[in-house]
This record gives sequence, C-alpha cells and structure tokens, in this order.
Amino acid sequence: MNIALIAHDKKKPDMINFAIAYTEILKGHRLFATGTTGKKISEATGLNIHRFRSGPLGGDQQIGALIATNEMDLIIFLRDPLTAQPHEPDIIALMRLCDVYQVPLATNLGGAEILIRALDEGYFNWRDILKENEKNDKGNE
Ligand SMILES: O=C(CO)COP(=O)(O)O
Repeated sequence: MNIALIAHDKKKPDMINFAIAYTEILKGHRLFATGTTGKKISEATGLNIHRFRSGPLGGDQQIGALIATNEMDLIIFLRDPLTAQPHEPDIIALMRLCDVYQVPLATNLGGAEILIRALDEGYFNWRDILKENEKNDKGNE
C-alpha cells in the first residue's frame, strides 16, 4: 500500500514516536511524506520515504494530486488544531480529496493507531480491488 505521513510542527514528535513504534509495519509499504516530516521520520527510523515539498511550499498539494489518481491508500496527517497554518487551504483540499476518493485518513494519533493496525491485519485489501477495477474500467474505455 502507499502511505502518506504528514505532521505539523507541534505534532512531529508524535509522528516520530508513531513511526518508531510501527516501523516493522511501515517498512512493508511504500512511504511518502511532506518534506520536513519525511526527513525527521527517516532520520529517526531509517525508513525509506519518498519526500515531497514541505507542506507550506506545496507538499500537501503534491500528495493531494496522488489521492486524486487513487495512488494513495492511507493518509496519516497529524494536524495541529491549535496553530494557524499559512497553507490552510491546501490542508483542507487534501482532506477533501480523501473524502472524494474514500481514502482512509487519520488526523490524530488515536485514529492513526487504529488504521495502521487495520492495515496490518489486511483490512485494506479492498483498496487493491478498487484499483484493479479502475484499471479494468480504463481498459474498457
Ligand atoms: O505543513 C505540513 C502539512 O500541512 C507539513 O509539512 P512539513 O512536513 O514539511 O513540515
């Protein structure tokens, strides 16, 4: 599965602890992240992560573009609900696309824990079926 990991500055320690705790699960998947989040996670865990731009410089939109083509299967986005972000429209756009494409999204650690365990137990296999159907639909166009 393709997993995006994103955290606002005050949530980066939570994200790093999460990535350390679930390294064994995460390393079995393709990982993507916004710039600074990705750098910090790979420094802390050694995980191989494809890094996009930093969030305020377009990273959220880059990940959004992959959601729109159904190439993202899980988004863990530890948002800071108590600090204003200059790129709030990009954040809202990313979350909106998750809703458009039914992509599982966790915006806090509680949800992230549930989703990563569900992923590990195979509850995300429907994503493969969905992507396969989409490929077949395209082939029939
Ligand atoms: O701002 C972000 C998400 O909106 C995260 O960006 P960074 O990972 O570059 O800090």
